[in-house]
Amino acid sequence: MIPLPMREIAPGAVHAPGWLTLDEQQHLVRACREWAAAPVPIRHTVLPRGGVMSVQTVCIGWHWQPYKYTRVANDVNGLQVADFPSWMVALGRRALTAAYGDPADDYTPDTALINFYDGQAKMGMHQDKDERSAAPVVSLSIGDDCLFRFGNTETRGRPYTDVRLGSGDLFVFGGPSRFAYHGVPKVFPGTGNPATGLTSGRLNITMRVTGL
Ligand SMILES: O=C(O)CCC(=O)C(=O)O
Ligand SMILES: [Fe+2]
Repeated sequence: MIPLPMREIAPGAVHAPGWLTLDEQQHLVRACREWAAAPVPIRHTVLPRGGVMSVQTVCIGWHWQPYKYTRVANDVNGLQVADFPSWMVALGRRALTAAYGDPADDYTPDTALINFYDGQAKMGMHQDKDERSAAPVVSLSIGDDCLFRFGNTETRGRPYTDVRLGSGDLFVFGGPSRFAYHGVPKVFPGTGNPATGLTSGRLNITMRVTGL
């Protein structure tokens, strides 16, 4: 398949369709399966007011819980999450270079949220703002397509742009878009390629710099 060209969705927000090779997707699926099992199992995050996220999440490097990062998952099983591997740092740097066209040797993500969406899961409009760093977020998607809504830094509502994210797609948001609201209103079940190793659902990995 010939990938679509890269597109700037907003200043500092770049969508690169089909950026990951099938091999890289397979490797990431295998790694995420291991992280989902141990040391901290993937789980539906419970929000402070009792709500439960439809997405399942596991973290590496630092553990995210609403609305902070901790070294140990004291809201799950009390264990320290898996290390952030150096190959992921390298992948994050390559992603940034691809998106912005500049060398990114000073980009050192130290956490990633790994989200699994079943066919019904969604994520409401939110900002990624628990990091104490304005370094870009690198987002990688594998499996089923989704509707990704990328908005503005002021409100959850319009203006926003709806983008269909497919397997292997890269989405980077930094600069003036770093704190833009975004969400996933819908997953399209059955649209993924089982050759990735993911036979159903959608995997999303967001690398970030915690600044901690
Ligand atoms: O699943 C996605 O594409 C976005 C995930 C996200 O926004 C997050 O984990 O903060
Ligand atoms: Fe987010």
